[in-house]
Amino acid sequence: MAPTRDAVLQVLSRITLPGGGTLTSRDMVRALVVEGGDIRFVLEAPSAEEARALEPARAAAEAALRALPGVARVSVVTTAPAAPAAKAPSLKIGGHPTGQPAGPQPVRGVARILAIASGKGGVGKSTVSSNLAVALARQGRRVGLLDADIYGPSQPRMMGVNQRPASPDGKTIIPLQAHGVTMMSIGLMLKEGEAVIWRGPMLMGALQQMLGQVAWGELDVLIVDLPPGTGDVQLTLCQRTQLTGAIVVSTPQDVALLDARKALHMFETLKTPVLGLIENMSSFVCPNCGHESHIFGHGGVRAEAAKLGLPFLGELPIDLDTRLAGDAGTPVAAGDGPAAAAYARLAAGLVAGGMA
Ligand SMILES: Nc1ncnc2c1ncn2[C@@H]1O[C@H](COP(=O)(O)OP(=O)(O)OP(=O)(O)O)[C@@H](O)[C@H]1O
Repeated sequence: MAPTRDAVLQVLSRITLPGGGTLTSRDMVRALVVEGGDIRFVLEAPSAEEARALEPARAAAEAALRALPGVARVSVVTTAPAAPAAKAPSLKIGGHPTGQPAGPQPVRGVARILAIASGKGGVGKSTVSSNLAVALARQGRRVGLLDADIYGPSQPRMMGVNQRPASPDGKTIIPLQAHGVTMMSIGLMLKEGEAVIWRGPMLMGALQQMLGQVAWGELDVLIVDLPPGTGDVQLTLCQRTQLTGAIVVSTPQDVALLDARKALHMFETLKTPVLGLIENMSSFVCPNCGHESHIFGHGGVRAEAAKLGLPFLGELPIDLDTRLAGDAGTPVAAGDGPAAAAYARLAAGLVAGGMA
């Protein structure tokens, strides 16, 4: 029988690190995927030096996981933030990223950039990003959507696109159009099922290309769907790109809020304004009897926003149509139901606040 995610985490919680703590207690495991007998994850070290020191722990983790019953393959990759002088490689498509500019830079033609973040994976950050993009486009805004979730790009599926973007001159990348939104994803440059195992400098190069070499055109707002957590992509984006601000998505339960606080702390450290918090999977209304239940609790994100003095932007229910629409490639916000109305309200609030 294949191992469960919990069994994998339990093994990782026993792997000790130089300087004390374990892989899990020091929060180093990223992008953990447990699929059948296949286990993949990334170990994120704070520096290249610490990444090297992690090698024995990485090897021990690999060996311990391989020893679990039902495990066929284990792939563990260590990453560290880029050294400042590191040269960013070119993606296969397009030209070469230019040198690293000093401070945060604007993106040509783009009036506002919103980063959609979450502390924890699976809280619906990509769902919120695509639906918000579509809802804003329906309100007449010129909207771009950049899927920067390098470890698990899901926007091609959610927006229903799968063509590889063209690059007629080998430098400029032509983005795709879907549901009124101009979009680009790292996932469109990879073969299906191909895992992205990139180190810091490569991530920086890919992000730089997607922001600088994609022909976004004139946009009122570019929505950037970040990977979960607080890693290289977030750091690079905040330090190199002039962001209007970040929006943090969380589910209401305590464990998700705990991680959301880490993301908020990161933005504070990086001096990126947090424009507000969104509660996803807030409530569930039974389609048969109309009874409302709060599967992950309710109101936790609103309370957290109030505590931190941050705007609460809105709550989105758990809704089967939202998931089905995302899986089918037409975001629910493109339709007419209650979820579409909730996204329309969210979008209108951002437009009214000058954020989109
Ligand atoms: N409000 C909702 N109601 C029902 N299903 C939802 C809702 N929000 C998200 N989902 C579903 O939950 C799953 C995870 O959502 P999503 O991929 O958007 O999360 P994420 O935070 O971007 O995850 P990650 O970044 O870890 O990939 C998807 O199958 C999505 O369709």
